[in-house]
Amino acid sequence: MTQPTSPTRPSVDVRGLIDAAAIRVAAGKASTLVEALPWLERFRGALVVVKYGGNAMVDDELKAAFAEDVAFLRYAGLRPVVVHGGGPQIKAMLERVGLESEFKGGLRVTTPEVMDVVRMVLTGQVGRELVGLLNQHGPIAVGLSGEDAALLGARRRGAVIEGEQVDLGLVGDVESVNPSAILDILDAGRVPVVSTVAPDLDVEGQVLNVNADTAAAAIAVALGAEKLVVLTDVEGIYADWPDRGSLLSTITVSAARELLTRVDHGMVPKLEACIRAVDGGVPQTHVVDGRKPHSILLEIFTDEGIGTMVLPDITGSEPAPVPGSAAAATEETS
Ligand SMILES: Nc1ncnc2c1ncn2[C@@H]1O[C@H](COP(=O)(O)OP(=O)(O)O)[C@@H](O)[C@H]1O
Ligand SMILES: CC(=O)N[C@@H](CCC(=O)OP(=O)(O)O)C(=O)O
Repeated sequence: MTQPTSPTRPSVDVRGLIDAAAIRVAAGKASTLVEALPWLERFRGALVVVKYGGNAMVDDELKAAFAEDVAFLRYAGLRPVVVHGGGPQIKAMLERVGLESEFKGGLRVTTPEVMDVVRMVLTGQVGRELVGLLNQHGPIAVGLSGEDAALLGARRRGAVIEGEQVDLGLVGDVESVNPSAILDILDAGRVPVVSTVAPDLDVEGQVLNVNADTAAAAIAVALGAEKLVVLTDVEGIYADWPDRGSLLSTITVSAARELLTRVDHGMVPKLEACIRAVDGGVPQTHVVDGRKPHSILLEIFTDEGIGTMVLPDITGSEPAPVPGSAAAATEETS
């Protein structure tokens, strides 16, 4: 029996058009998944350290997207380790409690009172929030600080500014990493979320404030990570800061050492961290824009990648770069 035709029914086959559009969208999604296939194969089981900087935690949507990316890595069979910062969050809390602190040589001068706030904000606030966001994707995240199971050991450091040695108070440099606590968490199929407060190796009971970039590099080296991804609030490393005309796509570790004299404060510890990680055997390090949603996935699972990759020097005996990466040549994009 033929159905009566509705008088408002258009003569074009809208259903067919919608179906065709839906098929095109689905095909686009499928091709994105297929593009990821060689990378999924390449990085299956790989240990990836992701440093999440406080300046990249700008809004709730971005933080949620970050948690999705890390959960995706975990469910895709990689072994992500999150090391987080929280500079702006520490600043906000210091203002709330009426304490002042200044930066010298890119590091926060840390009095005992400021140290209490740093520890409270990193371990009690930022770390907890990230663990909560990750656990919305299953009971996967476990938070720990450098104090837990003696994960980190640090010694006080100063800074040399214009040739003068400057005292930074309770600021430390990581001297030792005991990765067993992180490995236990990874072996249980979970994601460690590390805040970078570290016990002072010289003064029992004392804790030190450690820059999160440097700590992430030390952790990546100790774990024998395949990648260190540093998420920040800029597109990558510019060769000509502050003009921003020339964003580096890849750079060798030797070129990165040279560039150190030409980057500004915030980027110094990041570049140093990449150099430290590559020198310590981490084959790939990336500085990536954490303000772009899903930047970690774009960096790891797409052919183009984003941000800046710091690589070991090309000696001729190096293994071939990973499939599809821009690693074969050191190049600049304008
Ligand atoms: N050569 C450079 N390329 C990119 N950014 C640079 C460079 N030199 C200095 N910077 C600065 O470094 C900042 C990133 O460091 P920072 O603010 O400490 O971030 P985070 O909180 O993620 O650790 C950028 O926003 C930029 O202002
Ligand atoms: C010694 C030192 O400067 N420590 C940093 C630790 C947090 C950090 O590194 O956070 P970002 O990654 O967000 O910069 C600080 O007190 O701000």
